[in-house]
Amino acid sequence: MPDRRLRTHPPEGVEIQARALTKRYGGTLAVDGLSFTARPGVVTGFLGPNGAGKSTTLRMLFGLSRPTGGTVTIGGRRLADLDDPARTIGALLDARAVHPHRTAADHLLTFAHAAGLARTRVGEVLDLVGLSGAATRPAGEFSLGMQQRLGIATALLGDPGVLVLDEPLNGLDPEGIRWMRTLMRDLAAQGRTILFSSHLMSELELTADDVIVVGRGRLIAETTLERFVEENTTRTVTVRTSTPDALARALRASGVDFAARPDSSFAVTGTDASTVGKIAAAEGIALDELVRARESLEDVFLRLTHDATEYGSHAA
Ligand SMILES: Nc1ncnc2c1ncn2[C@@H]1O[C@H](COP(=O)(O)OP(=O)(O)OP(=O)(O)O)[C@@H](O)[C@H]1O
Repeated sequence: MPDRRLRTHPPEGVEIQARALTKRYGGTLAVDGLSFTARPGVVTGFLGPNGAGKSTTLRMLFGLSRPTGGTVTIGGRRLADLDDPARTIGALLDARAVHPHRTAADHLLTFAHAAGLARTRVGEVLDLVGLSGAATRPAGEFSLGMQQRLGIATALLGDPGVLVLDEPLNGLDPEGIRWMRTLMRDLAAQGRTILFSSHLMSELELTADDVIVVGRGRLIAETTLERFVEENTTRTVTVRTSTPDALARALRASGVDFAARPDSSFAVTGTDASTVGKIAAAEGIALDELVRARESLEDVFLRLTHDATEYGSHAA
């Protein structure tokens, strides 16, 4: 059920588009010809290891850093050209960027005033992020999780159709992570565009519909999470027997790819469990274990971004 503190008819989300976006810091290409689109109505995860260029990309989106080349736009327009930026796009870039002695309510009032928004929004967004009880406490006393909630409240002040969150799950406890995930999904379900960055694949798995994966400032993948998993994870069959030499001979003779593991099991790739079982049965080999597994997304991500790092260092 939609949350009544958000509008019943929230503003339409619009696309965030990066086109050949590039940022050079001296000899470092922090963002290297990056192009992607984040769509309305879905949660898009912006994923890359530390130093991949995520924050730099988001800073360029908000006009906090000037691109060396290319563009990044919101609904086809640069942030500076938006008629009503606070009602179009909200940001959580650095949750710790609060005045430590200012109360949460005052912090929000300052933003609401600067953006020409109604004071009543302050109470609404505090309520929405579960901080009503801490409204009069100085933000400097807040835990990281509370600071993240205050940051989200700030981003939601203008009830924007586009929300961009830099590492929103960082430092949150499991309850906070669940809350943030649900909020992102609810906001996307209302038709908003939600783009959030993370350096952990595991954070995307339960949250994102679409993924934009970057390494060394370059695009590695831009697809749905489902397709990303389907196209990039390899299926492995683990097989164990008390006669490993015989099984190794049988597998080799059948031409399947396999590797011996230190625990004396075999990891077979490129075929299914039933085929492995039949190969063993044909040779009369008794199996102690036959398990199908998928490579974890975290492993896929590390492999893909490692390759990008290697490529980057060769190209440099
Ligand atoms: N102001 C700056 N001056 C010089 N180099 C910078 C600056 N900001 C970022 N960089 C460099 O640009 C690259 C990309 O950094 P960026 O912070 O955008 O990555 P990130 O993907 O957000 O990583 P993290 O997850 O660590 O925040 C890094 O090599 C970083 O050292």
